Amino acid sequence: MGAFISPPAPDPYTRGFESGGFAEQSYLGAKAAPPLSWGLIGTLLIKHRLRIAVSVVSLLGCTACILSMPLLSGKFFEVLIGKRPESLWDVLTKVGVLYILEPIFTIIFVINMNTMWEKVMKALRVRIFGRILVQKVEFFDRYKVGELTGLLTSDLGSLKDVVSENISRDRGFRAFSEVMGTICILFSLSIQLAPVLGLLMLSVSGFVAMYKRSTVPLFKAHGLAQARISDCATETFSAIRTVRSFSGEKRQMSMFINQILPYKISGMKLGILKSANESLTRVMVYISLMALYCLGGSKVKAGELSLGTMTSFIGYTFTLTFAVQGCVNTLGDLRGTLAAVERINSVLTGSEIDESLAYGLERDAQRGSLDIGNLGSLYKDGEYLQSPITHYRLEKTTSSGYHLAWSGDVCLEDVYFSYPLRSDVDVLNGLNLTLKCGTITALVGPSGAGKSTIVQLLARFYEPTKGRITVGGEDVRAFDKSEWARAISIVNQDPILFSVSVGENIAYGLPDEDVSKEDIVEAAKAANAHDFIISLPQGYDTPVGERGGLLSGGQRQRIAIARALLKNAPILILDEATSALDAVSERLVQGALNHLMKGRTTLVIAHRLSTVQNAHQIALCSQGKITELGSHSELLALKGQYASLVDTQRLAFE
Ligand SMILES: Nc1ncnc2c1ncn2[C@@H]1O[C@H](COP(=O)(O)OP(=O)(O)OP(=O)(O)O)[C@@H](O)[C@H]1O
Repeated sequence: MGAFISPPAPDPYTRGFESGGFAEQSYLGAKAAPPLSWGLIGTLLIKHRLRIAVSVVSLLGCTACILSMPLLSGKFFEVLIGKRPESLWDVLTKVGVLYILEPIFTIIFVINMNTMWEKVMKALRVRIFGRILVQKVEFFDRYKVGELTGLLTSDLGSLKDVVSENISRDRGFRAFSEVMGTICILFSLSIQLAPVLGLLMLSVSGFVAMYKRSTVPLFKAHGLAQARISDCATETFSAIRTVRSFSGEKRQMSMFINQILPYKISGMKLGILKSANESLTRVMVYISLMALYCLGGSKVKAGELSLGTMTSFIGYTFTLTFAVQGCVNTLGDLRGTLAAVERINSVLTGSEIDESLAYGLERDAQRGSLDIGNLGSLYKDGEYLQSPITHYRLEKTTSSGYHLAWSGDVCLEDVYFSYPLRSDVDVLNGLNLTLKCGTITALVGPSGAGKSTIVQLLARFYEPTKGRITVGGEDVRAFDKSEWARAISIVNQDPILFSVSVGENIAYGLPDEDVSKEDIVEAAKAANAHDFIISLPQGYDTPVGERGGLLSGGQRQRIAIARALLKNAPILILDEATSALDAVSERLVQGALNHLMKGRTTLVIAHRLSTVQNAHQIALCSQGKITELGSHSELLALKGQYASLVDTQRLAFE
């Protein structure tokens, strides 16, 4: 055929092709490495060296200020009672300077840490979203949408919070540095009194740790109840029309109440445990203070300890209590974060990424046409994804950018297929079918015969278990998926629109290009959509609502056709494209479709056989095979399954 030329050597994304090499290559999916690793987080953090240095200095600054305060309070009292020769104003000036410096250091620390972590989190979010986006389609069969969005929102949220919620006073690094600093100061001030506060520190940390441990199952139950409430609300609101039509409000209400009951109970139990923890901590603080008053007081009286030191100790009691509580709380947060990271990794590690698709995205990111920030690689730590398969350079032959091969016949050659989640059920069993270039092939057959499955294979949502699909004599796997997506347009019964404007939905036909308003209008006119679009309140700028819900079925369909016209792909698949429409809409849509089909290799799936009689060839699919093939009159003459289907429909009509 001569459509392909050899790749030039310098392109790192292009490798030589060895004929027939598909079976041996890792193309069908490599087990993906964990998307989140401490190595990756470290690499992202290192990029902010200056911020880290500034954060460390400001952390030391604010800790020094905090720890100096009780010392100065002690001095202040000694000056007051005349035990120190220093002037009162000198001490007050020092206190004032600390009061000014501490908030300044705090602002610098919090802003730096927060900015740095938000940047790291942005990169991680892009990576996780990118990783989900390139999963094989069966991954989306396996997981619910809510579970996947949960990875990006609550699980990554937990990773974000472990820093952003722990940079305040009494948490995280600050709490840890305050604990360490306080211990050093206490032992240098009084070897006898320090153990009293040491004991306080141990008991407070013990109580908080016990509280954290005992509340783990309760927190889990609370989280689960919250997820159920959210599921119940989402399901109710997204199916609100069905709820209304069955007068199901009472049932949904009682379902919701049933879900919030466990949430309320676990919330109340958590409240009781929290108050017990707070009270016990207070009791420990009071016991320590009493011990300090008794022991320290007697030492002050005996002249063994200065009043200032005693006052400082009392101040450190509170500093230490809050800081220890903060440290243990941070450790608890860290445990929750580790669980969230593990959850993300467990969902995305065992799964198979669609390497052909991932490779295309990675290539665009490296070439700068996809902005992924400073992430380096979307999919691997430290190295770039290599092309999983031989990648062709294709000679373009038309001004519209078609590859020569795309203007050849499309053949399904001895195709076998089972869905990955039901691998024991053979859906296609050695199916052979040729879609002749530039002609219309209709695919008919009983429900469940495998017609939509053929569409999914042609779209390369799944790969055949055995056999191959070729275009112009070349295996479709020669094209990476984003390249193949340009070759094929699918219009189905219920096209999905995005919740943007009508114009933007049409422009989605060419998502990587700046589409002019004229091109959008031209496509809309050809799709019989222009007239209704300009009668909308904001014309082409009218929002279509969630999934296009603000438009009628026929209007959605014509926008989808305009989108496909703009895309101008050489291969077209119409999967029951007009079956949900009334007679008037169907006529409008059919007119648009006739325009769309002109000159393209088209596969039409239809249950209503009257709509496919004029196809160049009709293929009857039964039990995963093509059992009859020919024109309408040829198949009628055959008096086989097609003829009896036609009879059945005619009888039903009469
Ligand atoms: N994602 C999936 N996972 C597992 N099995 C599936 C999946 N989609 C379809 N199937 C099964 O594959 C078989 C063929 O389904 P397919 O949708 O291709 O039939 P069809 O001929 O298009 O039917 P209809 O005319 O009713 O749309 C059916 O038994 C169906 O249950």
